[in-house]
Amino acid sequence: MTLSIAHLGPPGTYAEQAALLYFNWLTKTRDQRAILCPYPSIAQTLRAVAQGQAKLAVVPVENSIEGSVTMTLDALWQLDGLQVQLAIVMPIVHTLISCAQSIEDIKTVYSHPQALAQCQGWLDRVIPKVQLIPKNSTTEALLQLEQDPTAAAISSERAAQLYNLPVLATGINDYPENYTRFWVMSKNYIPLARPSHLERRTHTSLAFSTPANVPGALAKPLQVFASIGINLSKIESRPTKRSLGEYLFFIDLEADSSEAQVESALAEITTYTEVLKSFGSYNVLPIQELVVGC
Ligand SMILES: O=C(O)C(=O)C[C@]1(C(=O)O)C=C[C@@H](O)C=C1
Repeated sequence: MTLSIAHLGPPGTYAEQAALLYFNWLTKTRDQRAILCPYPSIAQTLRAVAQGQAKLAVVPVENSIEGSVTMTLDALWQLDGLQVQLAIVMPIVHTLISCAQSIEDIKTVYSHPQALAQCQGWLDRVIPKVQLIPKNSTTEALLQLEQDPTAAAISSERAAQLYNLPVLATGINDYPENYTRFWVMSKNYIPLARPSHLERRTHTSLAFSTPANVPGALAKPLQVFASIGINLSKIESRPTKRSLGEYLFFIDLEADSSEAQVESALAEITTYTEVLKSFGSYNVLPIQELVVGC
């Protein structure tokens, strides 16, 4: 069976790069045939897996400079049954791509909001007057650049090569240590999808809403994990979109949900939550480990 891997397109995105490295790892270490399927948005990428059009999706979930990729969190809250198979951490080096003769000629800069935000200091310093235009991905505007020499896009060096476009500046992210964590997600358990030498899964991700906006609504479920010594590696709130000031919470636990104590903690927090979604347990790997594994 060929595994279809959905990712954010058009070709050249960072998500495609992460998906490609994962694809190489699957084909080389698992002898598993796979194909990459680009989708126009992160929400559509995840929906493709939820609706069975693709078996796996590789989606960005968090960046070291800009924090959570909110499109991913919001789509995950709306969809049912998606499980994280693996988390991959990949370095991100942004470049400014344009057909302009010089940086001073640029009037508009297109990119994914995450990429624009990761470079906001550089943009303010070097081309403060440009108009920033958010796009669904870092590569969505690349085909427009040849027609408009006053336009630029923030994307990767790899994308510039793929589209045969000039790079005017490189390493423009505000902090050189720029990493994005991607989740490899599926609807059903796919045994081949994760490295088998890692015995224990190190992280579990959950999202929940609380029954009422009252004192302790968040503290009570968190206390369940604290009381058995489980560390929280991340907490993020997102608006429920039902009413102003009402939130749902995404948390990452340093724990494996198949361990009895964790399993009972997860059962216990259902008494303090309104809707609880578990995205399962998984390992977090730097991208080099997938490349070395080939
Ligand atoms: O637009 C892309 O190239 C993406 O893969 C999306 C995305 C993101 O949403 O975080 C991925 C990595 C970088 O952090 C910037 C953009």
